[in-house]
Amino acid sequence: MSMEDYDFLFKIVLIGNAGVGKTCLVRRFTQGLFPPGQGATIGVDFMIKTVEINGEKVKETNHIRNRRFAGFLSNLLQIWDTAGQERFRSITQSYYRSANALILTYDITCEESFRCLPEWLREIEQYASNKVITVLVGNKIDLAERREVSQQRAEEFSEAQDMYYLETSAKESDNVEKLFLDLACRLISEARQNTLVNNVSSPLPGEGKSISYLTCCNFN
Ligand SMILES: Nc1nc2c(ncn2[C@@H]2O[C@H](COP(=O)(O)OP(=O)(O)OP(=O)(O)O)[C@@H](O)[C@H]2O)c(=O)[nH]1
Repeated sequence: MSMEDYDFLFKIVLIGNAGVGKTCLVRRFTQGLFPPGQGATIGVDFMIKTVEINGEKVKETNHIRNRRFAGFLSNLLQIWDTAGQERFRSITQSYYRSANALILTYDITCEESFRCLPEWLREIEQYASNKVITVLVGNKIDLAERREVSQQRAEEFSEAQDMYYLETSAKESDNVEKLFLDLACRLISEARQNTLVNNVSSPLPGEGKSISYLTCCNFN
Protein backbone atom coordinates (compact mmCIF):
# COMPACT_ATOMS: atom_id res chain seq x y z
CA MET A 1 0.00 0.00 0.00
CA SER A 2 1.41 3.38 -0.90
CA MET A 3 0.12 6.90 -0.62
CA GLU A 4 -0.66 6.85 -4.37
CA ASP A 5 -3.35 4.23 -3.71
CA TYR A 6 -5.45 6.87 -2.00
CA ASP A 7 -6.98 10.16 -2.96
CA PHE A 8 -6.79 11.43 0.59
CA LEU A 9 -5.08 10.46 3.82
CA PHE A 10 -6.53 11.90 7.00
CA LYS A 11 -5.25 11.72 10.52
CA ILE A 12 -7.95 11.51 13.19
CA VAL A 13 -7.01 11.60 16.89
CA LEU A 14 -9.34 10.59 19.74
CA ILE A 15 -8.93 12.43 23.02
CA GLY A 16 -10.86 12.65 26.29
CA ASN A 17 -10.80 11.38 29.87
CA ALA A 18 -9.70 7.85 30.72
CA GLY A 19 -12.45 5.24 30.48
CA VAL A 20 -14.90 7.20 28.27
CA GLY A 21 -14.64 4.56 25.52
CA LYS A 22 -12.16 5.94 22.97
CA THR A 23 -10.53 2.57 22.31
CA CYS A 24 -13.90 0.84 22.04
CA LEU A 25 -15.12 3.41 19.48
CA VAL A 26 -12.01 2.84 17.36
CA ARG A 27 -12.29 -0.95 17.64
CA ARG A 28 -15.97 -0.85 16.77
CA PHE A 29 -15.33 1.21 13.66
CA THR A 30 -12.16 -0.48 12.41
CA GLN A 31 -12.84 -4.09 13.44
CA GLY A 32 -16.59 -4.20 14.05
CA LEU A 33 -16.20 -5.50 17.59
CA PHE A 34 -16.66 -4.45 21.20
CA PRO A 35 -13.62 -5.78 23.02
CA PRO A 36 -14.27 -7.49 26.37
CA GLY A 37 -12.18 -6.28 29.34
CA GLN A 38 -10.48 -3.50 27.42
CA GLY A 39 -7.42 -2.29 29.37
CA ALA A 40 -6.38 1.36 29.57
CA THR A 41 -4.44 2.67 26.57
CA ILE A 42 -0.74 3.21 27.21
CA GLY A 43 0.48 6.30 25.32
CA VAL A 44 -1.10 6.04 21.86
CA ASP A 45 -2.48 3.28 19.67
CA PHE A 46 -2.90 3.31 15.90
CA MET A 47 -5.42 1.87 13.43
CA ILE A 48 -6.18 2.50 9.77
CA LYS A 49 -9.28 2.06 7.67
CA THR A 50 -10.06 2.66 4.02
CA VAL A 51 -13.40 4.22 3.15
CA GLU A 52 -14.98 4.68 -0.26
CA ILE A 53 -17.03 7.84 -0.55
CA ASN A 54 -19.72 8.21 -3.22
CA GLY A 55 -18.77 4.84 -4.68
CA GLU A 56 -19.35 1.15 -4.40
CA LYS A 57 -17.13 -1.15 -2.47
CA VAL A 58 -14.25 -2.01 -4.76
CA LYS A 59 -12.55 -5.38 -4.66
CA GLU A 60 -8.91 -5.35 -3.63
CA THR A 61 -7.87 -6.65 -7.05
CA ASN A 62 -8.00 -3.94 -9.73
CA HIS A 63 -8.69 -1.60 -6.86
CA ILE A 64 -6.92 1.42 -8.24
CA ARG A 65 -7.88 0.94 -11.88
CA ASN A 66 -11.58 0.40 -11.12
CA ARG A 67 -11.70 3.22 -8.69
CA ARG A 68 -10.06 5.74 -10.97
CA PHE A 69 -12.14 4.58 -13.93
CA ALA A 70 -15.36 5.04 -12.01
CA GLY A 71 -14.18 8.28 -10.45
CA PHE A 72 -14.51 6.94 -6.93
CA LEU A 73 -12.62 8.38 -4.02
CA SER A 74 -10.65 6.10 -1.80
CA ASN A 75 -9.65 7.59 1.50
CA LEU A 76 -7.44 6.34 4.20
CA LEU A 77 -8.32 7.21 7.75
CA GLN A 78 -5.41 7.02 10.13
CA ILE A 79 -6.97 6.80 13.57
CA TRP A 80 -4.88 7.51 16.65
CA ASP A 81 -6.31 6.43 19.99
CA THR A 82 -4.68 8.30 22.85
CA ALA A 83 -4.50 7.43 26.53
CA GLY A 84 -6.83 9.51 28.69
CA GLN A 85 -4.73 9.18 31.82
CA GLU A 86 -3.03 12.39 32.89
CA ARG A 87 0.41 10.76 33.17
CA PHE A 88 0.53 10.19 29.38
CA ARG A 89 -0.50 13.75 28.50
CA SER A 90 2.94 14.89 27.32
CA ILE A 91 3.11 11.94 24.88
CA THR A 92 -0.42 12.35 23.55
CA GLN A 93 -0.10 16.12 23.09
CA SER A 94 2.60 15.58 20.50
CA TYR A 95 0.06 13.81 18.28
CA TYR A 96 -2.36 16.76 18.12
CA ARG A 97 -0.31 19.02 15.89
CA SER A 98 -0.63 17.09 12.63
CA ALA A 99 -4.21 15.91 13.26
CA ASN A 100 -6.77 16.81 10.62
CA ALA A 101 -9.59 16.01 13.04
CA LEU A 102 -9.98 15.49 16.77
CA ILE A 103 -12.76 13.40 18.30
CA LEU A 104 -13.22 14.80 21.80
CA THR A 105 -15.03 12.10 23.73
CA TYR A 106 -16.81 12.07 27.08
CA ASP A 107 -19.03 9.50 28.81
CA ILE A 108 -22.71 10.50 29.15
CA THR A 109 -22.86 8.52 32.43
CA CYS A 110 -19.91 10.43 33.91
CA GLU A 111 -20.44 14.08 34.80
CA GLU A 112 -16.73 14.44 35.56
CA SER A 113 -15.76 13.53 31.99
CA PHE A 114 -18.09 16.29 30.73
CA ARG A 115 -16.81 18.85 33.24
CA CYS A 116 -13.26 18.25 31.98
CA LEU A 117 -14.16 19.28 28.42
CA PRO A 118 -13.05 22.94 28.80
CA GLU A 119 -9.67 21.63 29.91
CA TRP A 120 -9.47 19.46 26.78
CA LEU A 121 -10.45 22.43 24.63
CA ARG A 122 -7.57 24.40 26.14
CA GLU A 123 -5.24 21.53 25.19
CA ILE A 124 -6.57 21.64 21.64
CA GLU A 125 -6.11 25.38 21.49
CA GLN A 126 -2.56 25.02 22.70
CA TYR A 127 -1.34 21.97 20.77
CA ALA A 128 -3.51 21.43 17.68
CA SER A 129 -3.53 23.29 14.38
CA ASN A 130 -6.08 26.10 14.14
CA LYS A 131 -7.45 24.32 11.06
CA VAL A 132 -8.31 21.14 12.95
CA ILE A 133 -11.92 19.90 12.84
CA THR A 134 -13.17 18.96 16.32
CA VAL A 135 -16.16 16.71 16.93
CA LEU A 136 -17.67 16.25 20.39
CA VAL A 137 -18.88 12.74 21.16
CA GLY A 138 -21.01 11.61 24.12
CA ASN A 139 -20.44 7.85 24.36
CA LYS A 140 -22.24 4.98 26.20
CA ILE A 141 -25.82 5.91 25.28
CA ASP A 142 -26.77 2.26 25.83
CA LEU A 143 -26.52 3.10 29.54
CA ALA A 144 -29.44 5.56 29.34
CA GLU A 145 -30.63 4.81 32.88
CA ARG A 146 -27.27 5.97 34.23
CA ARG A 147 -27.12 9.18 32.18
CA GLU A 148 -25.64 12.14 34.08
CA VAL A 149 -25.27 14.61 31.19
CA SER A 150 -28.41 15.53 29.24
CA GLN A 151 -28.32 15.69 25.47
CA GLN A 152 -29.56 19.28 25.59
CA ARG A 153 -26.73 20.37 27.87
CA ALA A 154 -24.15 18.77 25.60
CA GLU A 155 -25.73 20.29 22.50
CA GLU A 156 -25.68 23.75 24.06
CA PHE A 157 -22.03 23.29 24.99
CA SER A 158 -21.05 22.09 21.52
CA GLU A 159 -22.97 24.91 19.84
CA ALA A 160 -21.24 27.48 22.01
CA GLN A 161 -17.90 25.96 21.01
CA ASP A 162 -18.90 25.63 17.36
CA MET A 163 -18.42 21.86 17.36
CA TYR A 164 -20.52 19.14 15.78
CA TYR A 165 -22.04 16.85 18.46
CA LEU A 166 -23.01 13.21 18.28
CA GLU A 167 -24.01 10.59 20.86
CA THR A 168 -22.73 7.06 20.37
CA SER A 169 -22.60 3.60 21.81
CA ALA A 170 -19.48 1.64 20.99
CA LYS A 171 -21.15 -1.32 22.67
CA GLU A 172 -24.34 -1.28 20.60
CA SER A 173 -22.67 0.21 17.54
CA ASP A 174 -24.99 3.24 17.57
CA ASN A 175 -23.77 6.15 15.43
CA VAL A 176 -20.18 4.88 15.31
CA GLU A 177 -19.97 4.52 11.52
CA LYS A 178 -21.87 7.77 11.15
CA LEU A 179 -19.31 9.53 13.33
CA PHE A 180 -16.28 8.47 11.30
CA LEU A 181 -17.88 8.58 7.86
CA ASP A 182 -19.48 12.00 8.29
CA LEU A 183 -16.12 13.17 9.50
CA ALA A 184 -14.40 11.67 6.42
CA CYS A 185 -16.89 13.50 4.18
CA ARG A 186 -16.25 16.76 5.92
CA LEU A 187 -12.48 16.24 5.71
CA ILE A 188 -12.72 15.57 1.98
CA SER A 189 -14.80 18.68 1.48
CA GLU A 190 -12.31 20.81 3.40
CA ALA A 191 -9.32 19.17 1.69
CA ARG A 192 -10.80 20.13 -1.66
CA GLN A 193 -10.94 23.71 -0.48
CA ASN A 194 -7.38 23.36 0.81
CA THR A 195 -8.29 24.45 4.30
CA LEU A 196 -6.93 21.40 6.11
CA VAL A 197 -3.78 20.78 8.09
CA ASN A 198 -1.06 19.75 5.64
CA ASN A 199 -0.37 16.25 6.91
CA VAL A 200 2.93 14.72 5.86
CA SER A 201 2.59 11.40 7.68
CA SER A 202 2.44 8.22 5.62
CA PRO A 203 0.23 5.13 6.02
CA LEU A 204 1.31 2.32 8.31
CA PRO A 205 0.07 -1.27 8.44
CA GLY A 206 -3.20 -1.67 10.33
CA GLU A 207 -6.16 -3.92 10.82
CA GLY A 208 -9.03 -1.93 9.30
CA LYS A 209 -11.26 -3.14 6.47
CA SER A 210 -12.69 -1.35 3.45
CA ILE A 211 -16.26 -0.12 3.58
CA SER A 212 -18.55 1.96 1.39
CA TYR A 213 -20.39 5.15 2.10
CA LEU A 214 -22.93 6.62 -0.26
CA THR A 215 -24.03 9.91 1.22
CA CYS A 216 -21.80 12.78 2.16
CA CYS A 217 -21.33 15.52 4.72
CA ASN A 218 -24.20 15.21 7.14
CA PHE A 219 -22.57 17.61 9.51
CA ASN A 220 -21.15 21.01 9.04
N1 LIG B 1 -21.85 0.24 28.24
C1 LIG B 1 -20.83 0.72 27.50
N2 LIG B 1 -19.56 0.56 27.94
C2 LIG B 1 -18.57 1.06 27.16
C3 LIG B 1 -18.82 1.71 25.92
N3 LIG B 1 -17.63 2.09 25.39
C4 LIG B 1 -16.69 1.68 26.26
N4 LIG B 1 -17.24 1.06 27.32
C5 LIG B 1 -16.55 0.50 28.49
O1 LIG B 1 -15.85 1.55 29.13
C6 LIG B 1 -14.60 1.09 29.62
C7 LIG B 1 -13.46 1.95 29.07
O2 LIG B 1 -13.42 1.81 27.65
P1 LIG B 1 -12.10 2.18 26.82
O3 LIG B 1 -12.46 2.12 25.37
O4 LIG B 1 -10.93 1.40 27.28
O5 LIG B 1 -11.90 3.70 27.30
P2 LIG B 1 -10.75 4.72 26.86
O6 LIG B 1 -11.37 6.06 26.74
O7 LIG B 1 -10.02 4.22 25.67
O8 LIG B 1 -9.79 4.69 28.15
P3 LIG B 1 -8.21 5.06 28.23
O9 LIG B 1 -7.50 4.16 27.28
O10 LIG B 1 -7.83 4.80 29.66
O11 LIG B 1 -8.08 6.52 27.88
C8 LIG B 1 -14.49 -0.39 29.22
O12 LIG B 1 -14.89 -1.16 30.32
C9 LIG B 1 -15.48 -0.53 28.10
O13 LIG B 1 -16.03 -1.84 28.03
C10 LIG B 1 -20.18 1.84 25.48
O14 LIG B 1 -20.52 2.39 24.43
N5 LIG B 1 -21.14 1.32 26.33
